[in-house]
Amino acid sequence: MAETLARASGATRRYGEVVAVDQVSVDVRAGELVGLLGPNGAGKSTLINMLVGLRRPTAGTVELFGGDPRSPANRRAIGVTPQETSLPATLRVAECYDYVAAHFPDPEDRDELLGRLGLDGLERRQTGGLSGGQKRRLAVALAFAGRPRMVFLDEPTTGLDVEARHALWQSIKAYHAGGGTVLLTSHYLEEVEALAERVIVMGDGRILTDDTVESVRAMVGVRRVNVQLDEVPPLPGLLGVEREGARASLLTADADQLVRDLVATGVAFSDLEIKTTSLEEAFLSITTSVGADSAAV
Ligand SMILES: Nc1ncnc2c1ncn2[C@@H]1O[C@H](COP(=O)(O)OP(=O)(O)OP(=O)(O)O)[C@@H](O)[C@H]1O
Repeated sequence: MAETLARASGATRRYGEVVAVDQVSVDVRAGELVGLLGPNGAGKSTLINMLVGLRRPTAGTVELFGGDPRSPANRRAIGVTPQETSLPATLRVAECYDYVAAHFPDPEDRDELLGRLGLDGLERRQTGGLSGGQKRRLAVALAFAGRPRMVFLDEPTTGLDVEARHALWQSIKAYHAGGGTVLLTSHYLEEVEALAERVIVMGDGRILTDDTVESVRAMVGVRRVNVQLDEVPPLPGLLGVEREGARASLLTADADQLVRDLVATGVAFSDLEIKTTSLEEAFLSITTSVGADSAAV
């Protein structure tokens, strides 16, 4: 089995009363491309910050390449794009890149990397004069500058338009195809689907699920079947019901089957409408179904 590059074992991180990460255990192995998905405040950034040595766990342990994430030798072999970066506004793009690259023994070719991220032609531009999306792409380029064994990308595509987002996906894929290991966070299932093989879903500081993209898609692909009816009959695929006056919102992973089952019960209904749910709603249903499963045992 491939070597474990990053590991959290029962890692907990508290900020005062807030438990940002709650006893999380996870391994990322060499060559994996892992998506870390979860709503705001789930603990994704805190987990990454512990794995890259920026924060210490309050309890439990974290390891990078089998050692301390804070050791310079280990940190030199990773690349990180934090959620928020501030680039020195008066440095030019090329200077900024060279400054970072100078810290590594065998940096990537500047023109090649900037070109891959669509930043060619901007080498002489001061970073303060870049657009938000260009700054974000430069921040990602800097993570790759030292030819890292592993990169940690915290919401790398925030603020990018569709074209820039796809270009960035391509460069992440190319890095992975060349043997690189990636842990990236996102709010978008679509993004994780486009890139990752394995998805870790976090909620409330815990890992809700750690599985293949297909299984997570099936789990969070929750639909909302809105319908007007008096009483909701028992239906096999029903994950939850929300009522607003005469209208009911039925949550399910298989809307087609739910509608067939609803018709089969003979219950009178009207105004049928099927909607996709937001990731937040889908997470809620995972959390509730996880809770319900354990309650049933
Ligand atoms: N430095 C800090 N001081 C106090 N609380 C913090 C700090 N950093 C994070 N938290 C809290 O810890 C929890 C987890 O935050 P974290 O940023 O890790 O979540 P996240 O999943 O990355 O969220 P987002 O998707 O919004 O970036 C939140 O409740 C947040 O308010």
